[in-house]
Amino acid sequence: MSQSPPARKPIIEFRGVSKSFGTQRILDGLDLKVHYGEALVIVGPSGTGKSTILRLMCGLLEPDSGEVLLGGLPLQAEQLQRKPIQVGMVFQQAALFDSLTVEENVGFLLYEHSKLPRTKIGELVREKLEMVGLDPVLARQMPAELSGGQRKRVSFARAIMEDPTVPDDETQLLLYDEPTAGLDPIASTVIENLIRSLKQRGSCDSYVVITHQETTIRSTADRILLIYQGKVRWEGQAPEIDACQDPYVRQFFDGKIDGPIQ
Ligand SMILES: Nc1ncnc2c1ncn2[C@@H]1O[C@H](COP(=O)(O)OP(=O)(O)OP(=O)(O)O)[C@@H](O)[C@H]1O
Repeated sequence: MSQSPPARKPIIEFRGVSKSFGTQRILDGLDLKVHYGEALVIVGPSGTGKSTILRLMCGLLEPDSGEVLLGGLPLQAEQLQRKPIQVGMVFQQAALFDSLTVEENVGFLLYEHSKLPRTKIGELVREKLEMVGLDPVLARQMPAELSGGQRKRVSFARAIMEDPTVPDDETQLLLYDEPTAGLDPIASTVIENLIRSLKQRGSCDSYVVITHQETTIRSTADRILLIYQGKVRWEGQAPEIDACQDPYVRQFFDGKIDGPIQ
């Protein structure tokens, strides 16, 4: 009898992760998994530690206790091995360098760290700009000349830049911190579609989104985690939200003041 193949490790996993800032415990023994191919959306009230989770996922922060595993290996060991799983981050504010052109921003890491000729980097930048729906002529512009939505897309292009001369330098996990915050409903829909399409077209295997916007939650999530006071309080899928009687879900999605979230 043939055996089924071993289950693939999650692309990223938190095991009992705790994180405090000063005396404030933000994450309290948090367990979570993101599977290959999965789109996870993390929601929860302001200040509950969602951005902290993303910063732990990309190695910008280290847990006080517990483990962050990338592809089954501790994040630190992964980094030592040149991080076979590439993690791209799209920050809440597009976080572009104002004094650099769009091209220099998108190609920043390749200009700094690769031996690729500038013309080749320019070509790659234009390719990525097209992938995020921007006209490649914008490459020569400065960030200040772009709209908020365009700047956001430039930051997407930067997150999916890869060095074709480095084996396995492919972004596998994309992290989005409030990608539609401050955008009008139409611009939000464009960004939500882009998040989905980048995954469908193979620019990442999996992604994690943090958002407060209900349209973004409903349109980008395969699975949703509701976090409060450092722990997962509910886990489910978007079609379950409306009929769900979980008190955290009802309070959060109905915007009620009374309930377990204080
Ligand atoms: N580097 C830091 N130093 C001190 N406190 C911090 C730091 N980073 C985050 N905090 C605190 O940790 C808590 C959680 O912050 P975090 O940004 O992760 O929350 P969030 O859920 O993403 O909030 P929001 O939805 O408002 O963006 C907040 O009280 C914040 O002030």
